[in-house]
Order: sequence, then C-alpha cells, then structure tokens
Amino acid sequence: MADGGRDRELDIRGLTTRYGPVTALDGVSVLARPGEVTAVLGANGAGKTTLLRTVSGLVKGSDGAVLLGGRDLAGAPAETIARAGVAHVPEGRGVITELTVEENLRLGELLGSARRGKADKNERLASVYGMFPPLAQRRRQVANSLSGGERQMLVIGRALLSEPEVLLLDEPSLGLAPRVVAQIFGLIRDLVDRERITVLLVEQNARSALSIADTGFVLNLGRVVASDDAEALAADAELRHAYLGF
Ligand SMILES: Nc1ncnc2c1ncn2[C@@H]1O[C@H](COP(=O)(O)OP(=O)(O)OP(=O)(O)O)[C@@H](O)[C@H]1O
Repeated sequence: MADGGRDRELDIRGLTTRYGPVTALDGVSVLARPGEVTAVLGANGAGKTTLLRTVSGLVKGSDGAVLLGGRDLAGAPAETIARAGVAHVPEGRGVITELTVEENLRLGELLGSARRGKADKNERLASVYGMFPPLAQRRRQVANSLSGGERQMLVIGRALLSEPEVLLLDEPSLGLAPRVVAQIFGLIRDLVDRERITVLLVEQNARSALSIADTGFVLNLGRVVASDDAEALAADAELRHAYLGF
C-alpha cells in the first residue's frame, strides 16, 4: 500500500453534475485528506450521493476536477477510477445474499489483486476478519443470515479487500439502530487511524458523522454552504438547525 501523504489526498474542485435539467452538483469543492474522516452532510436531495457517484465515475460530471494524489480522474471510466484506488460503498449495501460471507469478501479482491500484483490475499482477508470479528464467525454462512450491522461490515470489508487509498461511504448508518451505528462508526474511525486511508463519509445522520469526522462539508441544493472542523460545525447551532437536523 502507498505510504499515505499526497498520494491519497482527494481534492474535488468545482464539480458540476446534471441529470437532464436538474443541476445536482453546482461547482462543489471538497478536500479529503489521508488519515482523516471527511463528512459530507446535508438534507435529502442536497447532492451527497451524486457527489460520490461522480467521484467514482458512475455518473459523468460536466465540469470540475477530481484529483487523487494530483492525478485528475474526472470523466475517467469507473473501472479506471476503482483501479486508481477509489472504493465506493453505495447506499443500500449491495450484499449478494445467496453467497457466503467469505465469497462476498473475495469479490473485493478482484480489483485489489489486479492493481497490486501479488498482494497477499489471505493476509488481507485475515486483517478484515480481525477488524470485523462477527464476519469471521459467520464466514461460511450465506450473507442472507446477517444482521443489518453485519451487512454493513461486510460491504466495508469487501471494499477494503481492494486495498483502497480512498473509501467513499454512502450513508453507512442507514437503517441501523443507534447502538450499531456507534459500533460501525467506531470501526471506521479505527480503520482510518490505523491505515491512514482517506475516507469521505456521506451522512444524513450528521451528529454521528461529526462525532468521528475530522472535517465536514455541508451541502444544500448542490452547493457547499459550510465547511469547517467537525467540532466547529457541531458547535454551530444556527447551522445545525438550518441544515444538519440536530
Ligand atoms: N438519476 C437521477 N435522475 C434525475 N435526478 C436525480 C437523479 N438522482 C438524483 N437526482 C436529483 O439530484 C438531486 C441530488 O440528489 P442526491 O441523491 O445526490 O441527493 P442526496 O443528498 O444524496 O439525497 P439522499 O440522501 O436522498 O440520497 C436531487 O434533486 C435529486 O432529485
């Protein structure tokens, strides 16, 4: 794995994305640094999911740059962006319920091993099991038998097997009980502290996201309306009331 630093900095500049007549992102700039959790917050329809989908190449932006370690990936095919080290965990999870936990995880190796050559797959798998013990216990069970929190661990674990420099997480708290949200967010924080990767965390659950984030960007109607240290955002009562819902 690359050694942190600029290689893993995600610098999104002036990104604009349209769906026909709808401008979902209007000149959005977000900087996400290695070893940090950067939260992207805002209400329904603010453009958060579109931001992640544009960064990972699932939708094409019409303007702006997506710099990873200085290399502009804007407009590149999704596969190229994934191979450059950007792993996207979409909202709604995407577990393949008929496969076992381990088979789901192994799917994540496909990109990583191609990118890294002879990466030690078993060591990487063991480290994911170390990070998420419930997955190790259930490795031979079909994913259908997992709880919501375990499924979230599974999709994050699968993304990690591609050895990403940047992890894009779309609403990992969705549908989970508060206790499970706290557990998943704690695991995300530990991961970033240990591996020094770059995490862009999209959340409607602003309070929980800011509790583990270093910095945050608030979107409204496709524009950044505030950005600051996570603590400063959480302390801003006006902002909380207007955009963050707590
Ligand atoms: N496929 C699409 N076609 C047309 N408009 C879309 C499409 N996807 C999103 N939009 C519109 O783009 C805007 C931004 O949506 P987006 O899903 O990115 O917001 P969000 O902040 O992620 O909200 P949510 O939390 O509800 O997913 C909204 O006005 C939405 O209706």
